[in-house]
Amino acid sequence: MKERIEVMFTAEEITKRLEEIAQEVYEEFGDEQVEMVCVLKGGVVTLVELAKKMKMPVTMNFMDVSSYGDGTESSGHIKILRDLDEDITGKNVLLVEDIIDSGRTLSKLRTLLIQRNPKKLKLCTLLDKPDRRVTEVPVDYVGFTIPDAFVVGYGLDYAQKYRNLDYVGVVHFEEE
Ligand SMILES: O=P(O)(O)OC[C@H]1O[C@H](OP(=O)(O)OP(=O)(O)O)[C@H](O)[C@@H]1O
Ligand SMILES: Nc1nc2[nH]cnc2c(=O)[nH]1
Repeated sequence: MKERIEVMFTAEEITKRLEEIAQEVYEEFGDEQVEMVCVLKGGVVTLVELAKKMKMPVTMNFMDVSSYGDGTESSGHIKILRDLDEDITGKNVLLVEDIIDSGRTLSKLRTLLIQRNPKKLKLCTLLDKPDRRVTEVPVDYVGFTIPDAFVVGYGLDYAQKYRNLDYVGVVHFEEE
């Protein structure tokens, strides 16, 4: 099987949307420092590209989680593989994801980070697939709402490939 990628959002469209989100984040936090937290690995590209557009001082921190599941769907439990190396108590935190699917990962992370008493916690995702939602989670900044298709690029992978694409596309599997 060969993979063909059909463009869903171009690099230019994503850049423009992230500029708009950076402006919305500025309207929320003003010149106060924001701790940007990324969920590895998929969130890395969005975090870096959004960080470059932010007008206030920002820091970057990284978490890695895995969900216990059957390999195709995330379960209700997450295991922290890598935790933040800074205390977020009293800080402005912006949690950045590449995609929300069932909502389980972000919902669990939100609960976990709220327990650490940040001053404010806001959630951002590049892509949202609301049709797949199992657990509701309030997301503050959504890049694009998409239908239930398997997408890659801009941090999102298929078998660990395509994270480096500067666009988002749908994967089609074709006979060679
Ligand atoms: O809403 P959910 O159903 O919980 O799914 C969303 C999660 O799945 C993806 O991560 P993945 O586990 O594929 O890891 P990766 O970012 O390292 O590719 C994505 O980056 C989110 O973290
Ligand atoms: N790469 C990738 N990971 C996902 N995790 C949940 N949905 C998706 C998707 O469409 N693409």
